[in-house]
Amino acid sequence: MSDDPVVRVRGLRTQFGTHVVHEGLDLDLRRGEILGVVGGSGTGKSVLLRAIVGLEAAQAGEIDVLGQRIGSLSGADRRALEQRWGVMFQDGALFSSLTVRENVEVPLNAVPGLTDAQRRGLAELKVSMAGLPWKANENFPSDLSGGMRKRAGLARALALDPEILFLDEPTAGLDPIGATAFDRLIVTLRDALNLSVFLVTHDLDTLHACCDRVAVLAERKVLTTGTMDEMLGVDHPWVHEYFHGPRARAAETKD
Ligand SMILES: Nc1ncnc2c1ncn2[C@@H]1O[C@H](COP(=O)(O)OP(=O)(O)OP(=O)(O)O)[C@@H](O)[C@H]1O
Repeated sequence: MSDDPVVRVRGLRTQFGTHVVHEGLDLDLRRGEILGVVGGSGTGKSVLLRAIVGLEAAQAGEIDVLGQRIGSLSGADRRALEQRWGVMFQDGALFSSLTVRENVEVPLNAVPGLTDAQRRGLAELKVSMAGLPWKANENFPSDLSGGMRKRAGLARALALDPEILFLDEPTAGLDPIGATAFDRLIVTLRDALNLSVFLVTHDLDTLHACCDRVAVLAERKVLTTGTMDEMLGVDHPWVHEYFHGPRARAAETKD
């Protein structure tokens, strides 16, 4: 792991009308790390993710991804950069009229020169890498359980061999066994594919199982970042309650 950040955010301000979500927010995602992004509901975790990948406009500040400034790229440069990350949205954001394989093929359509058979083969590979059975390729999203839909969303996020993976609450709504399996999969994929992972979560078990560092959003900014051990010493009411509360103790003793 190196200290060279693959995502660098400085002085970010986002707002909707008069509602300021972020103000003076700084954040680094280091190459090769899994960074857990936590915070109370509505603190702007998803908006931050969306701003980093250029889906939400920033009112002020700088966002650099893989050394390139988001918001100042030409269309072609922007499309090239977008191919270097994958995003798994909270609800999977799959196309309901397409099969799982066809969903995973969507990002591959941007790759020039691929034959239909190559595109199909690559999509099937990603479906397997996401831990889905072969037959899931031809299922429609509505045929799948919530956990399988999440894996399909992950397969699509992996379609273009990204350097950075953005995951928005990947274990939300999964049963504990499914969530644990998903946590392991994220670590396995990070190790195998040299990914850097920006992981929005409320799940303390996921933080314990996966994350090298944690960034806590509160008061419109990243209040603190550090390892799980470092979080235990942070003297802030929300951070203290989150990392010392009954759920935190239960998650800690599971290891
Ligand atoms: N398109 C939008 N228009 C107006 N307000 C928005 C929009 N998107 C998000 N917000 C507001 O921005 C704030 C941050 O939302 P966001 O979804 O990032 O929170 P979050 O930290 O991810 O919450 P949760 O943990 O509940 O998912 C919320 O108050 C939300 O209502």
